[in-house]
Amino acid sequence: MANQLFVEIILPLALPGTFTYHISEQEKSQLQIGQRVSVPFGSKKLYTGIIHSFHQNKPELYKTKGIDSILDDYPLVTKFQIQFWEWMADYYMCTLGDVFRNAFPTALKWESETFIRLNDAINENYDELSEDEQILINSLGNKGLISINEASAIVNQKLVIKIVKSLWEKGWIRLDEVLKEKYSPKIERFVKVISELKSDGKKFNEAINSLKNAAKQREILLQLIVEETQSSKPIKISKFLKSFGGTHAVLNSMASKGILEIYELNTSRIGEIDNTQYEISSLTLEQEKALKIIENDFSNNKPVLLYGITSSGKTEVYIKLIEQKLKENKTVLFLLPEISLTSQMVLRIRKHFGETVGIYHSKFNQNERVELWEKTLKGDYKIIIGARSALFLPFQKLGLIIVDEEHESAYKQTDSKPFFHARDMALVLGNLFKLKVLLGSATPSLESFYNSKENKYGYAELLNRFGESKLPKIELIDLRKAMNQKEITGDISHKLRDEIQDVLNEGKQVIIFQNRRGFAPVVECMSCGHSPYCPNCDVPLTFHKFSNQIKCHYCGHSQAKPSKCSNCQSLELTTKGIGTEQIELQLNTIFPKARIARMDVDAMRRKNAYEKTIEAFENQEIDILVGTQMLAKGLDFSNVALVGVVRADSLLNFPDFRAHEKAFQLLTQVSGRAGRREEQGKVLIQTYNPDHQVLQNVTTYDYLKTVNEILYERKSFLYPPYVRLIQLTFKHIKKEKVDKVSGEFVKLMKNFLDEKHLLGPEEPSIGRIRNQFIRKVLIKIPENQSAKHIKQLVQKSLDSINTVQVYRSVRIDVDVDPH
Ligand SMILES: Nc1ncnc2c1ncn2[C@@H]1O[C@H](COP(=O)(O)OP(=O)(O)OP(=O)(O)O)[C@@H](O)[C@H]1O
Ligand SMILES: [Zn+2]
Repeated sequence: MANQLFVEIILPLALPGTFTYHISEQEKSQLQIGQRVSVPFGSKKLYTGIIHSFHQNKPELYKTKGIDSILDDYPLVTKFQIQFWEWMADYYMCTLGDVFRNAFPTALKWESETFIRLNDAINENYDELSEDEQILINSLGNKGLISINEASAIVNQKLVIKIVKSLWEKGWIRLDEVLKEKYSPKIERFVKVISELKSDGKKFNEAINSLKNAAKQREILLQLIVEETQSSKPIKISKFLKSFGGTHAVLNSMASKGILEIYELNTSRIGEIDNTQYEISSLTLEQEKALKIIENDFSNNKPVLLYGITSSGKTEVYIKLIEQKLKENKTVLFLLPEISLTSQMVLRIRKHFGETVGIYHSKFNQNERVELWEKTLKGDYKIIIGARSALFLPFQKLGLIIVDEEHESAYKQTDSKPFFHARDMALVLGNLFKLKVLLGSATPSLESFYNSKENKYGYAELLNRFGESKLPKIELIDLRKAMNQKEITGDISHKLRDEIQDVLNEGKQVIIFQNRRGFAPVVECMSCGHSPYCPNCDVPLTFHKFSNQIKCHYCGHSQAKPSKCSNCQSLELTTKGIGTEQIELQLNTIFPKARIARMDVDAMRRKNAYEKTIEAFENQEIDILVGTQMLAKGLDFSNVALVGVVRADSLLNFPDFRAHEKAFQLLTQVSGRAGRREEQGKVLIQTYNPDHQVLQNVTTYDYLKTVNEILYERKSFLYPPYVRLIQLTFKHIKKEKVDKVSGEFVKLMKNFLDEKHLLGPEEPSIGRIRNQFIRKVLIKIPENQSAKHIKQLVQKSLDSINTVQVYRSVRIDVDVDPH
């Protein structure tokens, strides 16, 4: 008898390793590594898996099953990807299945628990369906929603995933996904002259005559005709009115007379309409020098950190590098923090590279994800711009990864496994597959700075802003002094108030930053000091004045604001602390005529609220924008003369070893929103600690001093980049249980680590969230030991805990390199 053939298959399970199935000679001839198959698992479950490898070693301990069906003729996953997934699972201490589940689009990995429903637009072509497909469609018509598991009782179980896949590809069914708000690129309003007027002289004369008594309208018409002749680019209304004068009302009136047409356009499509591919700028001397350094380090196979202050032209350097890679017939991955994807960056890249640019956004639905996956696999895109998940696409001929704003904590995945950091994984990809990796930031993370100092990465810098633009002037306002001298109203010092007034008088705009949302973080009884707490979490409830509710920011619990203290029945309740709502109200009182808007998650819940607010602010329909760090990132407004920070102190006092680093980055980034054009902007930071070293360094833009000071602290107290961390989080609804299990774990680890390297179990500052008690253990990997070894010890201890039945219900998350 010939040797039996086996395959190892990757399944989306939280179990270690791959799974063995037998295959026939004939199946073998149809299969390649990376191909999709559907397989049975356990007694009832069905999964889509990926072929990992082939062999002839019959497992000794159990009887293998065969595969149900082969889903495609070709691999959907490259060998490189499998290698990368394995690396990740190993490094982040999770299973290969955890990585697969996260990396692969849901609509390509049907399994028992997947729910499907009929597509809204019913396809007429019923006859194109096979008999099995028709049966499934009919029962979906009756039941509305079924799981693959239920479907497998209706049609041939072995074929069910294949049938579902085929129906999905033909557009008959869809995944029952929580409908995501669709990614909607910025919509702008444009104007053009009705084309008949331009081609038909008679009509034109009529129009001009009809405007005899409207000189301004006539001027506008003529000006528009001039602009349209000069360029084929669509004319943006906001821009036109600003440079030429006139109002929206005038344009609307001309449109209603049939002279003009006002239309909306998705600005990301402008590249298509106006077919010019813009020239790539020639670099300044400083930029040229940075480029040379980068190229040189690349040729020595080093990743490079590009430190460039805001507006120094990092993006121009990226664009040059992209151009070069494309010439070498390589593709490029450009990573951005999620929120910047709605910004000008995408447009800027498209302007130069047009249709060869693919975009990957987490708001994409499953259809869009699958399309992007397949197009990337086929090599249809030369450049992919995306958030952290874009790392998982099946790239062809990838040559360069750019990680913009590399310091952003949004690159770390924290909501589901694997808890990976996209910047670090870009570096790993670079290492595994010999790619070039460029990290860029105006405030690089300490890790990257340190690595470049240690010569692990190359280092290039841009220390001057492009052109005439100057960095804004930053001043600190001493809140204690303002209080003592009664130079403050509410939380706005008179200095800040007066500067805002001056800026408003000049017709310029203001951004006010406050890190907490809501009205006040705490409601307190004035007689007994009691504060209402969340019933599910150990945090006081935040007061939201507009909805008159108190809410938990951790679990979403909300209730009406009580009128009396639940402890002593006193009617005298006060609030402590300040949130964005309160600042907005205070500003409304001080500047009753100003148009004030708020940007925080509460205000941005409505569909497209974020895009709309940004657009309104850009069009100067808002004078003062109040918000949380949402408004600190990646935004480029031309008319902002002043940025105010209400209270910098909460940023500095955060219980996190990265607090100072993050405070510096955030304040520098917020400041960077001011004065981004010719005129120098101003930044006023209110604080109770004007002598704080970090704040002092912010005012002088002293990045190097800041990192050196923080690095010194990190070294003394054993934190990254000097040691690597592993954090374990234990969660359970019973307090005794988390205490017990986390205690046991620490006891086991004490055999290997001293108390300097093993911290906890500790109750975090919020000890209970969603009714789950939380304990944390922090492991600092000693410098003289390998991370791999420590991870093995951690795994061994976890395995040993897992052997105790009653401990198993405690959820334990392992986070390698926590943030
Ligand atoms: N060599 C150049 N030629 C023409 N324009 C340039 C050049 N370098 C920079 N600029 C312009 O200067 C402005 C700032 O440059 P850019 O946005 O690339 O800076 P950045 O370092 O990426 O800034 P940030 O960190 O704030 O995003 C842009 O409008 C850009 O087009
Ligand atoms: Zn809560």
